[in-house]
Order: sequence, then C-alpha cells, then structure tokens
Amino acid sequence: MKLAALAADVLRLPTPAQNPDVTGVTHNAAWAEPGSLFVAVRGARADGHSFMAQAQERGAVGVVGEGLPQGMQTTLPYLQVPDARAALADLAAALHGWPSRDLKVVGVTGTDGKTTTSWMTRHLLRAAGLPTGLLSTAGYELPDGQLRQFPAHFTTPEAPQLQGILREMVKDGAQAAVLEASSHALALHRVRGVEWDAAIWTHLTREHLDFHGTVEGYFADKRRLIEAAPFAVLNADDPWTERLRGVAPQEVTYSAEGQPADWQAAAVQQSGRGLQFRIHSPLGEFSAELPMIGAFNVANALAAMAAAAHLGATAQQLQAGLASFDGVPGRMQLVRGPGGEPQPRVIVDFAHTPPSLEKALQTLRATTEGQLWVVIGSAGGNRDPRKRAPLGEVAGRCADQAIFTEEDYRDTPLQDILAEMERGAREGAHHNFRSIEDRREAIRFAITQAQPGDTVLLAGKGPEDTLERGTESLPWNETQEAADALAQRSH
Ligand SMILES: CC(=O)N[C@H]1[C@@H](OP(=O)(O)OP(=O)(O)OC[C@H]2O[C@@H](n3ccc(=O)[nH]c3=O)[C@H](O)[C@@H]2O)O[C@H](CO)[C@@H](O)[C@@H]1O[C@H](C)C(=O)N[C@@H](C)C(=O)N[C@H](CCC(=O)O)C(=O)O
Ligand SMILES: Nc1ncnc2c1ncn2[C@@H]1O[C@H](COP(=O)(O)OP(=O)(O)OP(=O)(O)O)[C@@H](O)[C@H]1O
Repeated sequence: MKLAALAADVLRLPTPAQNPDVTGVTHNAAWAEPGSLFVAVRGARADGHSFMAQAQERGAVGVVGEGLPQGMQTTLPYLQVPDARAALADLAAALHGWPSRDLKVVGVTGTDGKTTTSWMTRHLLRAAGLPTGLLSTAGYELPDGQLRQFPAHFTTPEAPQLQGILREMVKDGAQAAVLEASSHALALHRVRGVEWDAAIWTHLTREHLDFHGTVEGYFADKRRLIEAAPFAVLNADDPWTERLRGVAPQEVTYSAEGQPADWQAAAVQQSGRGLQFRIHSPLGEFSAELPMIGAFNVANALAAMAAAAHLGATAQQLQAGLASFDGVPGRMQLVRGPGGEPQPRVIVDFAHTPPSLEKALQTLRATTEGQLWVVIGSAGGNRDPRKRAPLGEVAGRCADQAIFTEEDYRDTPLQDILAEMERGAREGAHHNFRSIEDRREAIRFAITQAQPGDTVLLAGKGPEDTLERGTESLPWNETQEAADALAQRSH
C-alpha cells in the first residue's frame, strides 16, 4: 500500500510529502525490513524514537510516532499520531487486509483458565467441522493442528505478529480462530483491529497489579474485550460479572456452582479418568464426559461450549468434542495408554516450582485411590538453585513415592542437583525417595512399578521438546515417553 493511502484511510492524517510503497509495519527496529513502516512507541523502558536510525538502515520507509522528541530528526517521512500503539494496531490490521473479517473470532480473557478454555473452544469448533486456528500462551496453531512458536513469545503478541498469524490462518483455510487475550494485550492495544464474534470471560482475581496499578485498573483493561465483542460469554460464578452484564449487545451466562445461568453444570463427578457432569443449556439437557483433572475445568468447558454453540456447534458435537479433548500439552495432561488391562494413571504437567508442584500433587491426591508417585528434577545452568531442596521437600511430603531425576541440568553437575533435592526431602523427615539420573529410566521405573489405582505425575518438563544434558540438547517428548512406558508395562 502507498504511505499516502495509509495516512488518509487508516490514520486519518493529511497526505505526507513523500509517498513510498509500504509493505509492512513493525514496532521493533530490529525487525524492520525494506518497505517497513516503523512505529516509534514510547515505552516504559525505552523510547522507540531512539531506534529510528536502525530501522532506516534496515530499509524502513517511514516513521509513525506521537511526536519527534526534542533534538531528534529523521530523513524519513514522519507521521504524527495521538496514540502510537493504536496506530500500530490499525496499520497492522490494514496491511494484512483485516484478516479477522474472514474469520469467526473468539477471544478469551480472565485471570486463570484462558489457555485451557481457548484450547477447548478450538477443539469444540473443530469437532463441529469448522477449520480453526488458535493463538495462546502455549503457541499458535493453524487449522492443521500443529503447534508453532513465534519469536519474542507472548500470550498475545504485538499487533503486527498477531495480524500476520491471523492472515496465515485464513490462507490455510481457517474459518474460525480462538485468541487468548491477556490483560497486557488489551491495555497495550495488541488486539485492537481484531473484529470479534464472541468473547469469553473466565474470572478475575488480583494479579499483575505492578502493571495495571489497581484491581479496578486491571478489571477495566480486561473489560475492553467484552466492550469490543458483539456476544459475551460471562461467568455467573464470578462477582465481577455483575459489572459486565449488558456491556455486549448479546450475552449468555454459565455457572458450574449452581447459580442461575443459561449454561449450567450439575451432578459433577470426578474420577481418576476425568470429569462427568450434566449440562442444562439453551441446546437442551445432556451429559458430558471430559477427560481432564480439576473441577475448575467444568467452568472452562461450559464457557467453551457456550461460545462454540454461538458459532453453530450442536449439542451432539459438543458432547463428542468434550469426550475427545486431549487437554493442553503438558498441563495436567492425562496420558492415554494402550487400553485393555487396568493401568496406573499417568499425568504430564509442567509444574516446576515448589508451590505449583504442591498444588498439582494435592489435586491428584483427591482422585487417587492408591499411591501417588512423582518424577521430578530441577534445572541447572543459571536457573535458581534455591528451589532444589524445597522441591525435594514438597515431593517427599505430598507424594507417596518420589523419584528425583535430571531436568535440563546443563553445565551444573547432576549429582549436586540431586543431592540438594535429597537434602530437602531428608530435612523434612521424608525418606520415600530415590534418585535415578536418566530421565527415561526414571519415568519407566515409576510407571512400571506403579499399580492400577496409583497416579504417576511426571512434573517439570510439560510440553518442552528438548532435554538439556551438559552442552547437549536432546529431542524430548515427555508424553510420548510416558505412553511408551505404559505400552512396555502391558507387554
Ligand atoms: C508490560 C509490557 O507488556 N510491556 C511490553 C511493552 O513494553 P514497553 O511499552 O515498556 O516498551 P519498551 O521496552 O520500553 O520499548 C519501547 C519500544 O521500543 C522498541 N525497541 C526497544 C528496544 C530496542 O532495542 N529496539 C526497539 O525497537 C520496542 O519494540 C517498543 O516498541 O512493549 C514491548 C514491545 O512489544 C514488550 O516487549 C513489553 O513486554 C514485556 C517484555 C513483558 O514482559 N510483557 C509481559 C508482561 C506480557 O505482555 N505478558 C502478557 C501475559 C501476562 C499474563 O497473563 O501472564 C502477554 O500477553 O504475554
Ligand atoms: N476456570 C478456572 N478457575 C480457576 N482456576 C483455574 C481455572 N482454569 C484453570 N485454572 C487454574 O489456573 C492454572 C492455569 O490455567 P490456564 O493455563 O488455563 O490459565 P491462563 O489464564 O491461560 O494462565 P497462563 O496465561 O499463565 O497460562 C491451571 O493449572 C489451574 O490451576
């Protein structure tokens, strides 16, 4: 597009004196390419104007900003706007041809549950026959379902990356997209320029006050998603929902806790294999099976179903979709075994701090009839060495059997890490542990020794695809390792 057209049509500015062709837009000078427009953002740490020269060297053909700081100049055409981040988002959407207009877009916001609900929604939409893309903390997916990563990883990336990914989804045949919208993204206009079809609200608790200042500020930023959407899916169990009612032109509510709502869950049962419950909904009453752990996932499922139903999914499709949901990679992920004989339950989770390990083990304890096993290591290199002993203590205290093993020890002697974990367990007067250096062997040991009725938690690696051993980086797939060990058990 020509700079003059962007100035007039997108930024509502007078025609600039020079009129180069613009092929893209970026806020990061290091990412500028020949033909880029560089948006100089005044941030908390830097003023983007300091990087105009770098952007120009890389081929930028113009600069957009809120005004040149005193003493700074550029030979590039300079477009002055009232809000640089808003301009960045509008330009990105325009240069990518407003890809969200070609998609049914569902946004998900809230303090917890965004990633899980996004994954579930995209799975339900696919189960209903809609090729669907996904953008979440765990990466992004085109309709082919393969998880991809992008540089400078965010939950919600800056507008140029986000609009580029939406365009890629459209090119690959997506008809729908699910986007996790973080509060930072909403505050910093990263999702401005996305035309939503539905917005999901999970719930709100105190978080990120360093950035948003107050809970009110945090709420106001998150509320922006509901303000921008034509249809809202609101959590009747969350007190903040009272202040969201009537904000979107259309809305439905959901409740997993017996509140009056359009989508309700009743008779919730948790077992080792997942959740069972009844659903009362505008599509009728039906039963659901969800192979996930954690009662909060009932609420996430209701939200995902309400959004998918709005986009056309039927009750049957929702029911089948929930039953076949594989969870989010590496987040309390239930590993599917070979079937047939009873097996211990095996879970892969990325918990790698003492509090998250404790929470994961407590959650699993509630549905474990037999013994609870944990396989856990602690990273080396420049990673915090002070958590090693507390991890050992938590594992010893909260599990019946703890196996300490390697986890990306890098250049730190593995023996030192294991000795610290053992010390933590011993000082807590726990002696139910053993160390097995090789992670594969440790996993096989736990899974082959565990009995049906036991649970084995493989903690720390989650969805990571490498294992760092000294200077070596080995390909790694924890879920596959677990599935292989389960298969070996049944031979
Ligand atoms: C609080 C926040 O989100 N800040 C983001 C914001 O920073 P900022 O406005 O202070 O920008 P800055 O670093 O001062 O830089 C100003 C401008 O100069 C540019 N610059 C800067 C340096 C340079 O060498 N070259 C250059 O061009 C920058 O690209 C930027 O446009 O814009 C930057 C550029 O995109 C982001 O890197 C930065 O993310 C920081 C690193 C961050 O940690 N963000 C996290 C908190 C975040 O966004 N998290 C949420 C999820 C939160 C959750 O729910 O857990 C997310 O969506 O990922
Ligand atoms: N609906 C919910 N209500 C309360 N807690 C939840 C809910 N859903 C998930 N959680 C908890 O929050 C943790 C993170 O879930 P999830 O990854 O889905 O959230 P998130 O909002 O995407 O957070 P992040 O962006 O940090 O990944 C889960 O492991 C679980 O403990």
